[in-house]
Amino acid sequence: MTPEETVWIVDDDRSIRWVLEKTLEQEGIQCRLFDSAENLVNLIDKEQPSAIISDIRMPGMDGLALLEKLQKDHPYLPVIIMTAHSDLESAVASYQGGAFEYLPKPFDVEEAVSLVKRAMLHHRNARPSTDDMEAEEEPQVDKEIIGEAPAMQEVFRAIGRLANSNITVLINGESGTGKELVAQALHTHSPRAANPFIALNMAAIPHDLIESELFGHEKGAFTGANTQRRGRFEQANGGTLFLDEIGDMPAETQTRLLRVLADGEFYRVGGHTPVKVDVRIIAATHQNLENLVQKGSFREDLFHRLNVIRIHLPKLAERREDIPKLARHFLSRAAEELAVEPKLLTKETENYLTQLDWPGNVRQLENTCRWLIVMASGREVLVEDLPPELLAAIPHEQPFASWEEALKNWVDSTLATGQKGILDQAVPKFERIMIETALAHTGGRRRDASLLLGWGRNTLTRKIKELNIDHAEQDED
Ligand SMILES: Nc1ncnc2c1ncn2[C@@H]1O[C@H](COP(=O)(O)OP(=O)(O)OP(=O)(O)O)[C@@H](O)[C@H]1O
Repeated sequence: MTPEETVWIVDDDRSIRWVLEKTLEQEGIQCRLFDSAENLVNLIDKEQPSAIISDIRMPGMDGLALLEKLQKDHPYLPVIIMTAHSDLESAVASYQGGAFEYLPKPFDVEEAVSLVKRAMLHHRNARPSTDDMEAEEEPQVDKEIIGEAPAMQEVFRAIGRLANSNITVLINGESGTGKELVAQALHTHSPRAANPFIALNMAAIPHDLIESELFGHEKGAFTGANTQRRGRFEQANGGTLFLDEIGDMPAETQTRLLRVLADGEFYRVGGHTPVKVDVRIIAATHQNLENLVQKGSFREDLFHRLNVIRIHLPKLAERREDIPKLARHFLSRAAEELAVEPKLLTKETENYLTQLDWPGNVRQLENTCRWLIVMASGREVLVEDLPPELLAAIPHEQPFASWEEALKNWVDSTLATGQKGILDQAVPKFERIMIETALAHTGGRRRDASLLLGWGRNTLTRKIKELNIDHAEQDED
């Protein structure tokens, strides 16, 4: 727990406040007590706790009304609602209102502590945002990274080597390859693990809001800034700030970021007092930052500051051998989340999935598995059960793919199945296609076909025999 992390407790019953406070403080969790929801609301725009425990029935504003307000203004703040044991209706209402959990009274103190810890962890891993702009995903909590392909083993080695370090890291990789997951793993294995991991995606925020999002703002700094707000840098103090799609950061923000990295302090938008922070930066991009530097859209000095250690995440199509394991993992997780029967892929389906191109990388595979859990009817998933867009994307038949690309795909997927000596398979196939097509062009005349191919007539005859090509000699006079 970090010193800044506090849990707020609101209950009109003094003894409940007291018992919760004592129990949580024994666990090193700081508490702040409120005897009414109104008092809590008065403070929440100025300061933020890591979690709130609120009684449901209180004079004045009750727990559900408080929950509704918090859901609107601070959607990432976990709220635990205390209800009377027998009151199923209010338990349901609190879930429907977006409560993180509900705690039936009288409660077991151990249960209360474990709930609060879970809520705090959730809050730390969530992507807090007042305006909910990039809230498209569930927060990630200690997710396993799957990867047996050599390129992923390299990534794991890098995470291992960097454990216990605070060094800046730049992660490169296409969208959906797991950049955020790796950033999180770097954080979890760093000395900062107990402090916040805060993620911010530059591409998801309108440019004119990026500065206040990063650095916070003072009350009245601009229209709509009704209260002072801490930015992501402050939220990440002591921990890690993950800046996704850093290539999309506007020029003036790049300049400010560079200054923070150099000085360790910054000003809130509209502020005059410097704020000191200790934040580790992990940046990520799908773009080639060197190119952006050359084009002049990314500052070279910032690039060098970020590019201390670089980790490259391969596209899913470059590590096809991981596809079956990833698919099994996502299928079982989706089934668990939805509390339904798990599903299995047939060997044929697994092979089919392994051959696809996956332009959306691991995220696309994950979404496909969720879709299958909901939509596929049997316990076994057949090729025909796959979503129509995947069935349409039959590998190697993309109209615009060159044959070299198609060949590359074939090499990739054949190697992924562990085969060796693959030239022995490929060369005869190649020669067969050349010969059959040339013969088709010459109406079957071998002499002309040998000219088209650039072989002597005898060589062509020998090859036709060797390759067992079904071709009768034509009368060539
Ligand atoms: N190797 C992996 N093992 C298990 N899950 C993975 C792996 N890689 C990615 N995922 C999952 O795929 C999804 C996308 O990953 P993530 O958000 O980390 O990608 P990203 O590269 O940061 O994408 P973007 O650049 O679009 O934000 C997440 O749900 C993540 O948990």
